[in-house]
Amino acid sequence: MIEVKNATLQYTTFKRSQGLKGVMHDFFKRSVIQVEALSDISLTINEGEMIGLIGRNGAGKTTLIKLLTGILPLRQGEIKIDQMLPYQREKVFLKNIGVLLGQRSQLIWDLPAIDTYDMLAAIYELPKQMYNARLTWLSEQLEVTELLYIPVRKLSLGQRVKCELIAALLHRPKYLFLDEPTLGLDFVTQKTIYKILRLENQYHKTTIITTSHYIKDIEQLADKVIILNKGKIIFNDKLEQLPKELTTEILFDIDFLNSKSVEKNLTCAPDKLNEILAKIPAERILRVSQRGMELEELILQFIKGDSI
Ligand SMILES: Nc1ncnc2c1ncn2[C@@H]1O[C@H](COP(=O)(O)OP(=O)(O)OP(=O)(O)O)[C@@H](O)[C@H]1O
Repeated sequence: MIEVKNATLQYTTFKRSQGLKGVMHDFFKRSVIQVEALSDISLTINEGEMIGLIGRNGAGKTTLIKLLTGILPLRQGEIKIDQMLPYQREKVFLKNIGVLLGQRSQLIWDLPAIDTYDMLAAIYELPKQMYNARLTWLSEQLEVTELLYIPVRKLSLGQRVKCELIAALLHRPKYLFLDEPTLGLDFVTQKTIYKILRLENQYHKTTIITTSHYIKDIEQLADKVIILNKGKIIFNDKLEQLPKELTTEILFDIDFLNSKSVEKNLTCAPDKLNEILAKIPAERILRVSQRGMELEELILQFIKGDSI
């Protein structure tokens, strides 16, 4: 179980002054500023849950993942995973977690992925038979069996991410942390990744925590969602539970021609429809259609509602 109680994290950084004079000033006397990336976060994640961690740029998602995986130390509050403190990075803790961070690579760049896997199998003390069976299964599911013997630097982005995922899953971690796992990947590769993660969760009860800006990732990989806004949790539940009063579920799409006869479209809530239609000459309106709000719009509306 993951338990976070009143976690606050501030980064200490320096204010940069502009111009040559500013650079000289900073050289002798730098002004320290504190950036509060997370403030008073509390949450519980049970074993086997699939959690989507979402929020705008700078909301604190990566910081939370770094704290949960022990990459960053926590000075205020408490984080425990199965009663262990992540930053102590005990051997049992490390065996229990798998991490895939979009911008960081676990694989050794100049060597084939198989060499990294052999090394990881030794570090995690995987019995040979289990290692072989697991590697065969994962590489077949992710369709990379042939690629394991090619130096990582020669792989495409999608091929590399799939190999990274094997590195994160090889030791069958209880907790898997994924930061932007499908960034820049094509549709087919995304679907393959969704499939394997769902299988891991289904068969091994793996707890999976995913941060993503792609709503498709959240739909596919999350049963529950945590929305962060400016370092605070503003929602932590199943998506169906988003408060209805903050969201408009019906939207109208208006397709029209502008003065240069270029096709444009606008989207609005029911209460704004008449006002908008009154501003567009009737002959320029091509069509008005009604639809339900997409998940992405719903979340955006929710975040906006909170920040007012
Ligand atoms: N090493 C650092 N030093 C100083 N400030 C930092 C550092 N890392 C992050 N921050 C700041 O902390 C806040 C939260 O950053 P974080 O990377 O956790 O956000 P995020 O939700 O993951 O954003 P994104 O979606 O853009 O990846 C931001 O204001 C960011 O500028």
